[in-house]
Amino acid sequence: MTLNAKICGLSTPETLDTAIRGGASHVGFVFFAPSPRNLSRERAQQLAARVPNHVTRVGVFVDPDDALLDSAISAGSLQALQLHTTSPERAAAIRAKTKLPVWAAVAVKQNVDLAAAARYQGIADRILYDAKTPAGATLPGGMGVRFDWTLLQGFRHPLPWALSGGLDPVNMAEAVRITGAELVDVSSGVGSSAGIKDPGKIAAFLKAASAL
Ligand SMILES: O=C(O)c1ccccc1NCC(=O)[C@H](O)[C@H](O)COP(=O)(O)O
Repeated sequence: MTLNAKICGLSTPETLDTAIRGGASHVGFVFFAPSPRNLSRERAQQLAARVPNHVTRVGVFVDPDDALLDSAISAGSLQALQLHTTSPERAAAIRAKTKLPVWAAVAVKQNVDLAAAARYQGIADRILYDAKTPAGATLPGGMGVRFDWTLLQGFRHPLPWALSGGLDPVNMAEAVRITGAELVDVSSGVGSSAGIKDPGKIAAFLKAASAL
């Protein structure tokens, strides 16, 4: 099996280059103002120009409006849209308008949460199973929270999918063994403090992924 890896929340040329050199299949750029990883148009343009064609640029959004999408897609030369807290109806409209693949983030804490994935069938191109962040948290993702991976065992996935939420260079192999994920996504687990990524941890995560 080839395990693909997305490094999310990249915001500097150095950490982006580390992800690309390490073999990331996808890189994630955050467009959500309250996030410490939020990118300006200028920074998104600067980063996007460094990404080779074989690495997919994914924009990360929280129920975005059209103006934000238009601006971010052009600045970040985005090739896929990861949508958090976005209804299936809105996700369908975004996909129809942008013609870009849509990843629907499904926030998971307990078994019943998985049912949300089916609501994106025929709408999203991929489900991103992510951990539900605590009530009142400012961000719906990128907080290093993990969920019980055994919930995905035996689950009939309605769409291609990726595993996210609290992964790091050490626990990722176990998460893959338990869930059978073929694409993993990480942000906090390769960071050193809020908004700052650690090149050493990015390299370690990607090395661990390439060993599986
Ligand atoms: O990173 C953010 O600031 C962010 C803000 C709003 C929505 C999503 C966000 N990040 C998504 C991710 O970084 C990951 O796709 C995912 O949530 C896993 O993050 P982590 O648990 O920190 O590895």
